[in-house]
Amino acid sequence: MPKLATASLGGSATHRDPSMQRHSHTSSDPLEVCVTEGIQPLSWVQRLLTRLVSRRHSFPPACSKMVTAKVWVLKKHFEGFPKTSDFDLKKIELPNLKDGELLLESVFLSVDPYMRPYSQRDMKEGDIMIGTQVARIVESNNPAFTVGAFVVARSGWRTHFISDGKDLQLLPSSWPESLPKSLALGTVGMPGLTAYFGLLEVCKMKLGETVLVNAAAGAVGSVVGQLAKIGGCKVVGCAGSDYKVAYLKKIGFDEAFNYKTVVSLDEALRQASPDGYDCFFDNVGGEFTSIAINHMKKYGRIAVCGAISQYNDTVPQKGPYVQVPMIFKELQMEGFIVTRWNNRWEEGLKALLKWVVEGKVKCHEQVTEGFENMPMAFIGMLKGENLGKAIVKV
Ligand SMILES: NC(=O)C1=CN([C@@H]2O[C@H](COP(=O)(O)OP(=O)(O)OC[C@H]3O[C@@H](n4cnc5c(N)ncnc54)[C@H](OP(=O)(O)O)[C@@H]3O)[C@@H](O)[C@H]2O)C=CC1
Ligand SMILES: CCCCCCC/C=C/C=O
Repeated sequence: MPKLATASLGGSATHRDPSMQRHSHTSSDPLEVCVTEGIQPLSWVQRLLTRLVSRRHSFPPACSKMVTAKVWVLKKHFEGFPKTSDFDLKKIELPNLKDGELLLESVFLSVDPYMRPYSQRDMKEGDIMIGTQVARIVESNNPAFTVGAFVVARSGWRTHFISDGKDLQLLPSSWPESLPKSLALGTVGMPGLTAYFGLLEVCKMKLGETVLVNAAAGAVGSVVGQLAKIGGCKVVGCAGSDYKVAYLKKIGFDEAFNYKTVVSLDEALRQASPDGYDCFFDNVGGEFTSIAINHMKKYGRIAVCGAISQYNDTVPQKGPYVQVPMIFKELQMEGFIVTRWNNRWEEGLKALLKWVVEGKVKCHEQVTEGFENMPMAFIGMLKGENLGKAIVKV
């Protein structure tokens, strides 16, 4: 049977970084063994058996019974940094299933930075918080979906929900049994795809180049660095604690530093790559970008992926004043949203899954236990308490 080299996700916490001990726990010490490596896919015989067994239990569907879902709503629009009092936990009674519908229960939910700016832009007070989850099908009146199967859904912060199946993505059939399904929200999900398309299509990274990435120990950044290494680049990353910096070195970054403790960011960037940077994958924006842009090489490319340093600002930051370096270094700077490549997600997920299975891309997750702790996990992630992908396990 395929076997994870690491303790399985969901074990007890063994953090060295005290700032991370408050609410989260992870599988094991990431500096020791928290990598996912050497996983072999199930054989076709095993897969066939699994499908036959689960089908036997799925039709006819079990009798419907009333299900009460817990949901988190945005009680009050965030002002500055989100607070737990901005959220409300509510209960909703779900109706019986109609023909073609499914009942799902969330198993893992994602907390992501985009929820902060998107809530401001797209939500009104009283709406259920936006977000994605890995969910298990518990009842099905839809022959295309088998009870027991796992899907990625975009149903917001809910424990249970009903779907007609149109908005659900089944996990790839080649997903190894031993691989945590939560990775479908991280390295083998939207954040991994952001790294993949941002590097390939926006940075247009080439063999031998030097790549800079900030928020490097997070969900997107940790994949950016590892993909750039696979692509034959030199990789420089920065993150907000020494613990995270040690992790970056562990997973193959050539240079890494703690942007919070360096005396001069300018000097740290120069030291890490005296010749400058061909590609800059920017997750942070603001002052960091203003400084980093001066370290770009001629014809460098900047992928503007995120601006987390600005999401909680009540007063807009000044700058960055990018025109002069952009002109004289003839830089390209391009913002992007990962959904631009919606029609290529299958390609990206296949590549990411393969690298994870082969052990070429290592994953770490910061797992918070309990649906009740969603707001805390979200706020913790914005504060930088996560190493790798921030996940909530229901
Ligand atoms: N364009 C797109 O399609 C997408 C964009 N994104 C963006 O990518 C970025 C990373 O997302 P994701 O990987 O999911 O999140 P992460 O897992 O990286 O978590 C967020 C991290 O941001 C860092 N951070 C928080 N505040 C600041 C700050 N003021 N200055 C510098 N760093 C800060 C913290 O790490 P540290 O300890 O290092 O400070 C924190 O851990 C975000 O900006 C997000 O909005 C994500 C997905 C899609
Ligand atoms: C699967 C949901 C797609 C969400 C797209 C998120 C884009 C992020 C932008 C900035 O963080």
